[in-house]
Amino acid sequence: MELVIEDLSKSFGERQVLQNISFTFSSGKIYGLLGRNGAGKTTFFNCLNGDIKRDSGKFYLLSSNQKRPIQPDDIGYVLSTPTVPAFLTGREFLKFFLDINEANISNLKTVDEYFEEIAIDVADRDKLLKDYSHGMKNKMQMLVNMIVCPPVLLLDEPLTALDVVVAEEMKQLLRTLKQHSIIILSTHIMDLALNLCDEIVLLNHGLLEHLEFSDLNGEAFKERIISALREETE
Ligand SMILES: Nc1ncnc2c1ncn2[C@@H]1O[C@H](COP(=O)(O)OP(=O)(O)OP(=O)(O)O)[C@@H](O)[C@H]1O
Repeated sequence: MELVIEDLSKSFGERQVLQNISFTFSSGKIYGLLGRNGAGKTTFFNCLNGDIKRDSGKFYLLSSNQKRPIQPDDIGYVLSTPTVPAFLTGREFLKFFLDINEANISNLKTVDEYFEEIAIDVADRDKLLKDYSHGMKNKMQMLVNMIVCPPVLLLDEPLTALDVVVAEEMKQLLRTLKQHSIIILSTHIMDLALNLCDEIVLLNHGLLEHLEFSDLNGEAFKERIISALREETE
């Protein structure tokens, strides 16, 4: 399966953030989206997810040579600032989510099994989500997106708020999910990108550029990324 993007553009006033982006992402791979602060990574995700209106361009899913438009359920989006319903407990939220999505979940597990997967303590499962830490909210948001295993999974700065143990478990989960999903993950953490991702894509000057992994060692490859992002626009 492929996510095909054609001529995607988005401006805010005078500032053209995305400039006629055309790119194809494939399932079976985790893409690391790197770019400087303000490069437009979140804008790119928001356009794909339909949270903001693009100025032009189209995108669709391609599977066995069949094109189909993207539906809201096709995209899972994990935001860097997690949004979860504050006045539900973790358990209520998860149960509600499982109830309404039951038909789309293969290998349905119990609420407590899911909590175990993301290492939420028994004592925290019946607490209100508003009282969860940032990392715990982040885990809940990652979990619900992973449970339904959408064709496209967008992760904006994930893992940064997670403790090292859970971050490692989430990486493992993402590696298993990539067989069925197209995973695009934005991050400023270069080591995470190099360690987890199969492909590196730079968002620079409004365009996406695929960077070939070469036989450079890790440090030399990092240098190449930094120098590509450092180039001036003018
Ligand atoms: N709603 C908005 N109105 C006006 N300008 C916006 C809006 N959203 C984003 N921008 C501008 O678009 C540009 C890209 O922002 P965006 O948040 O997409 O960058 P980013 O790559 O995610 O940055 P960071 O790595 O710092 O999170 C910035 O110049 C930002 O100020």
